[in-house]
Amino acid sequence: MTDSDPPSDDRTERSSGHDRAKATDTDGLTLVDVTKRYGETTALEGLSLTFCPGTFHGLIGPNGSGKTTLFALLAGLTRPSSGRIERDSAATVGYSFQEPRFYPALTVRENLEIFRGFAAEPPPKTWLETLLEELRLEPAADRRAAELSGGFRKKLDLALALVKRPQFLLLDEPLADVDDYSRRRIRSFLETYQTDDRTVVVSTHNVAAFADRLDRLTVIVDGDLRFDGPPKDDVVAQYRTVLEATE
Ligand SMILES: Nc1ncnc2c1ncn2[C@@H]1O[C@H](COP(=O)(O)OP(=O)(O)OP(=O)(O)O)[C@@H](O)[C@H]1O
Repeated sequence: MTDSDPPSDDRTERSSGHDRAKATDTDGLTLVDVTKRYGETTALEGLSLTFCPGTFHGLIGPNGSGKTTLFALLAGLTRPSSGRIERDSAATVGYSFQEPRFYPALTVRENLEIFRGFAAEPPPKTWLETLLEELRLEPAADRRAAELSGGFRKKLDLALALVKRPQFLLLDEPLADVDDYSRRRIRSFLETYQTDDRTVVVSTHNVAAFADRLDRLTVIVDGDLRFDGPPKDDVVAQYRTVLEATE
């Protein structure tokens, strides 16, 4: 991304007012028999899965297994080839995955303020200060986003996913590139964030970093659902082996 590139989209989708997901009175975010194809490639095949409110949900799978595709579907950035996605008409989804996207010429604080302004119901300004502090972004608050190190870019991207306090937070490798102290702070902040009515979904290759905290674990390999349930130790151990064997 260069200084002249605008962010390609907003980080929090509000489902009302568009048809990307079917609005229902369900509490969760649900895929029903979803298949996603890109031309000849089937990225996901017949996936049925629910992300429940109040859950810290881990998503693991080797490279190319369909995790990013799943996030894009949940965020409403792409549509299923078949099947459907259901979520409450008022549910908000925040996400951070693939490339960080922000206004590079603006400072970290200015980026947060702009993205806050996009919200239908903006959270109080104090929320931005909370994010700066909890994600260890304060040292970079007045620096232009284009000049940030990789770790601070990652943290800014996380903050932008959180800025509207979405009910569903989708994060791809949220601890990648950040220092150990920041990792601990971010991990504990995400645990606090996931309250009764909020869901945090973390896609990671490093299942050990979250294993003791996850309420639910989903494993996808080659677009197929291999496991979805409580992350008991033996299951985590089994799929760590699968990941290691397939990577
Ligand atoms: N825009 C696209 N066009 C064509 N094929 C795609 C596209 N996006 C993803 N794919 C293919 O779909 C499959 C799933 O890719 P996806 O990026 O969802 O996997 P992933 O689990 O996120 O991988 P990684 O861990 O490497 O990020 C792969 O075979 C990939 O090549």
